Amino acid sequence: MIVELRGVCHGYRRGADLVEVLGGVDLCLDPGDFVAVMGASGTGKSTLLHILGCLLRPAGGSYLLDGEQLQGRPERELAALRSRRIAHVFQMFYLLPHLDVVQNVALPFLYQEGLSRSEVRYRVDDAIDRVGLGQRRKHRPAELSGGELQRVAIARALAPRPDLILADEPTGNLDARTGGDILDLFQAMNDDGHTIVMVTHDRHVASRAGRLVTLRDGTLHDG
Ligand SMILES: Nc1ncnc2c1ncn2[C@@H]1O[C@H](COP(=O)(O)OP(=O)(O)OP(=O)(O)O)[C@@H](O)[C@H]1O
Repeated sequence: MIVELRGVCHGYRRGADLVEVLGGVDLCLDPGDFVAVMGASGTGKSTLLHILGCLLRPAGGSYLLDGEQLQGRPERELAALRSRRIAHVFQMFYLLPHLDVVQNVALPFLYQEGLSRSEVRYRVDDAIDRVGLGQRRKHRPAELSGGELQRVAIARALAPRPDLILADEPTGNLDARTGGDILDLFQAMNDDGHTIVMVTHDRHVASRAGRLVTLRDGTLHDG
């Protein structure tokens, strides 16, 4: 199993109160799974994704990533794990405006040690080709369309060859046709064996995943 969440709980302070958002989430993912997470606004989908991405430590429960217990691990180790094994794709792309496509896609390698420059260059070029942006290598974000920006963000996610890709509304800012092209890319990544968790509000988008789970009342339900 690549991901094993057991009884994961989390809440936030609101004034004097602690408001529980996740109240015992269980989720098991095998390598190569493609799961869509749905749920009403405010049910905790982003919170769950942040926990899966090791950006947030859950208040309770356990998280095993590829059999490794993450609870109690120092921040330094979590950061290393995150950069090596997990990639994020967001609705807002989060590209750096002064860098070109190649430089944006190469960003994750700033935090990774042990790869030669030629290996990094090969992985960056390969990821850019895979998302179909071979002709846009020297363009900056302001010179690209919304769909192209999301392709750059996906190439940046793919380049380090992560085990787990986490996507938060990756088609939320795109028109239906461009969103469809981006979903085709997710499909292709999944066919290549990447494990994907994708949060979406759109049932049609969710139908592209192999499995659908819904967050309701703090826990996950199949379907
Ligand atoms: N850092 C925070 N501090 C306090 N409350 C928070 C924080 N982050 C999220 N919340 C609250 O926790 C609840 C769940 O938020 P979360 O963003 O995980 O939900 P969501 O399902 O992703 O929502 P949406 O679909 O609207 O993006 C919300 O009520 C939100 O206001």
